[in-house]
Amino acid sequence: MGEDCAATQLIDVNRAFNVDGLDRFLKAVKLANYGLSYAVVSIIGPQSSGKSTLLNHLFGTNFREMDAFKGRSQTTKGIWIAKGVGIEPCTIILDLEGTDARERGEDDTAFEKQSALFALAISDIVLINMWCHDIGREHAANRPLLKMVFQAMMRLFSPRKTTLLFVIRDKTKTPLEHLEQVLREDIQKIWDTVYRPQAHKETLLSEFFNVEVTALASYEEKEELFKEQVAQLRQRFFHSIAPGGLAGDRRGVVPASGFSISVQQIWKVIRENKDLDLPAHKIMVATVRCEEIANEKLRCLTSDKGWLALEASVQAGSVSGFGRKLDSILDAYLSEYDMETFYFDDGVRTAKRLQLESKALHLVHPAFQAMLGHLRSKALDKFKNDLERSLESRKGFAMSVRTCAEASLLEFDTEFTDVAIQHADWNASKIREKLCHDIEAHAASVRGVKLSELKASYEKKITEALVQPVESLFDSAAQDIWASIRELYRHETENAISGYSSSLAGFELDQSTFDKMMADLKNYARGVVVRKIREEAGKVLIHMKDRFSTVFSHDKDSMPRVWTGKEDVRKITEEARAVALKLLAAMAAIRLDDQPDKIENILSSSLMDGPVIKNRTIEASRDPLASSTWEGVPPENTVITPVQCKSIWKQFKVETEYTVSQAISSQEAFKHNNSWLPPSWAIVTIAILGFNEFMMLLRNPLYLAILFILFILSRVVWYELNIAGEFQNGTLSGLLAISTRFLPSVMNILKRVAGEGNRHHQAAQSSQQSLPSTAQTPRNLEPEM
Ligand SMILES: Nc1nc2c(ncn2[C@@H]2O[C@H](COP(=O)(O)OP(=O)(O)OP(=O)(O)O)[C@@H](O)[C@H]2O)c(=O)[nH]1
Repeated sequence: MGEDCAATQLIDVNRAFNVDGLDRFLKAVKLANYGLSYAVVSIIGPQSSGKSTLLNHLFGTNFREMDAFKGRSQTTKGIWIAKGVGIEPCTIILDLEGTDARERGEDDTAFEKQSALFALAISDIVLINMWCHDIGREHAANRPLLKMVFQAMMRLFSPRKTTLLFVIRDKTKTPLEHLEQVLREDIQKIWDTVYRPQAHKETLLSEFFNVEVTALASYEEKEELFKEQVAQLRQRFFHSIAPGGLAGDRRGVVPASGFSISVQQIWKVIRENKDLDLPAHKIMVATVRCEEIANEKLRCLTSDKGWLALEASVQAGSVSGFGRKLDSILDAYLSEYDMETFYFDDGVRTAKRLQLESKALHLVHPAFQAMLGHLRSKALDKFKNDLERSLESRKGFAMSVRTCAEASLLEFDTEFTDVAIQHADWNASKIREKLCHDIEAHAASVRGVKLSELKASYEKKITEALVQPVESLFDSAAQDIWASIRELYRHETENAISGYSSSLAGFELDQSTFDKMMADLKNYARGVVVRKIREEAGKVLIHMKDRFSTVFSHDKDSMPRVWTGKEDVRKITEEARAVALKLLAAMAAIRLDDQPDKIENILSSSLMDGPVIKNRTIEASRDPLASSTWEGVPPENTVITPVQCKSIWKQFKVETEYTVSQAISSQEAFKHNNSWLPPSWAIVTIAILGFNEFMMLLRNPLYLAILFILFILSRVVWYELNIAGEFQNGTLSGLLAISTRFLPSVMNILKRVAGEGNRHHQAAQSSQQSLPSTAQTPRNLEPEM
């Protein structure tokens, strides 16, 4: 027939199950491909009753047959398995060791029972081989055999309905109908005498067995007829599992892929002499096989090239169509699982499918998470870029954050649909929450930076607006410095607050934060003023001296004062000191709050009225400046303490005394320089002692003329040499300058006098010729002088 039956020993004489042999057999006959479309046929019967011979002729197998010339002895040992050749559907044949074997004796009875139970448990059709002459005989070999079969059937929990095909060998001339009737009666008798559990006391034989009877001629005596009858019988095995076919109800059938585990487990249970619960067994087989198949699919998925490539791509970056690709891979393996477990128990296969799906999802979940991570990063980057652009276009911060966040989350949601898989209801809520948190954190960070920049900008503006003006106010001689400072502070602060408030509008800050920021800026502005005042207060002595110097050295028209002796130095000094004291009082405390104080009065009364000298005898405790606080001025507003004022004033006076003394000296020097007359006593002495000489000059006009000429000359020289000017630079330098210029100047005067004389002479001559002469007066010389 060209097809190999692949006969293999399934269970050896030691009752060991040949697992490897069975697997090889199943692979050889490709049983796994048949699903439920296969049948199992086994044969039991007395030893050497021609069982192997019948199977070989019936199914084209090659089970060992006893050599007819060696006599009847045991040939088949244990249980053998083969595939029926040329039979549709695939039919598995089991050849069992013969019963009632003389070689084994009574001890082997147990194996007979076990093998019979095994055959009943796994077979759709059980051939019961029996000699024709044993029918109706009280002590025939088939009686204990049948009893054993029925008892075994009782041990099958919820047994399947099995076809028992009685094959009567060496048929005699007795008609088959008669043989069958006798056989059926025998079977019924045996069934009635078999012990049955209470649940099956009333159960009919037909509920457990589908009994069929056939008879064959003797193979040894009528071989041709035997073969002809076997060929007819073979036809009954075609499509045996179809409805109405020879096979039983097939309730216990397991899918072909579970055949191996099924028969192994059944044999194990039988060997352990336990009752065989076929439904539970089916579940067990389904469980084992579905799990095996699921594990196999998971293993294949783990090493699937498509999956590995997808996983690697996801690690490197975002993958387009991730969900679709992953679904496709999972679908492929789950579909294979569904196909391979199709014939197993629905409950089991569904449960195992869920497990497979769960494990597969567990395997791919990290990749899914990685994809969500990419989406999260991408959406966050988009938010950052969008926000930056939005802020560059000067849109409101809060509005920009809202718009950009919505756009980013929308992109995340949209792209998530590309990542989501149908096999799991994985959602991105947690990652989305994290994304929202990221967005909020970034927005908060940018808001912090922007607010800091804004704050710094307004602080800078307010600093520029206050520092220089406050400094100049202290330099100026304003009447009320603090009124000016307060006005400046109020005006600039209001300006800054207004601008700051407008700039903050876009941030949509809550009221308390907004109020705090406004208050902070106000405090900053106040701090700027306070710091500047404290800085200026550090230089208060310089300022006071400058102010003193300004007032002392300039008159009311701000012209530099020339000490001519007419000025009241004392009064001017007091005025200048009063101005310096006023400045000291101004710098002594911060007066931004416009609270009145008595600092200026205290300083004025304590320092200007000379208390240092007057109160030397008064106790220190009564000195209003012997304190570190000003009355009515809080410590934080105190810049220069009373005791510091006292010390500064003392130093100020010391350092300005020189200026006053210089002024007094200048006055005296001026007076001295502008006094031409000798002292009165000298004039009286000269008048008394020089009376005679004076009278002589008056009596002689020549002397008087000479004196007059000398006086004129000395006046000319005086102005020519600018003697008064030269001596203003000092006596020594005046003498030196005059000594070097005296002779050239005198020569110059003489030359000019001579030149004038010539011109007058020439003019007189020409006028005598043309015009009446005009007298030249000496007054013409005066402008030259
Ligand atoms: N009388 C008679 N002998 C047969 C028939 N068929 C086979 N034999 C002979 O019976 C002997 C045993 O044949 P097997 O086929 O080996 O019998 P078996 O039942 O498989 O033997 P075991 O497996 O050892 O129990 C052989 O010598 C066969 O020639 C038959 O129809 N009638």
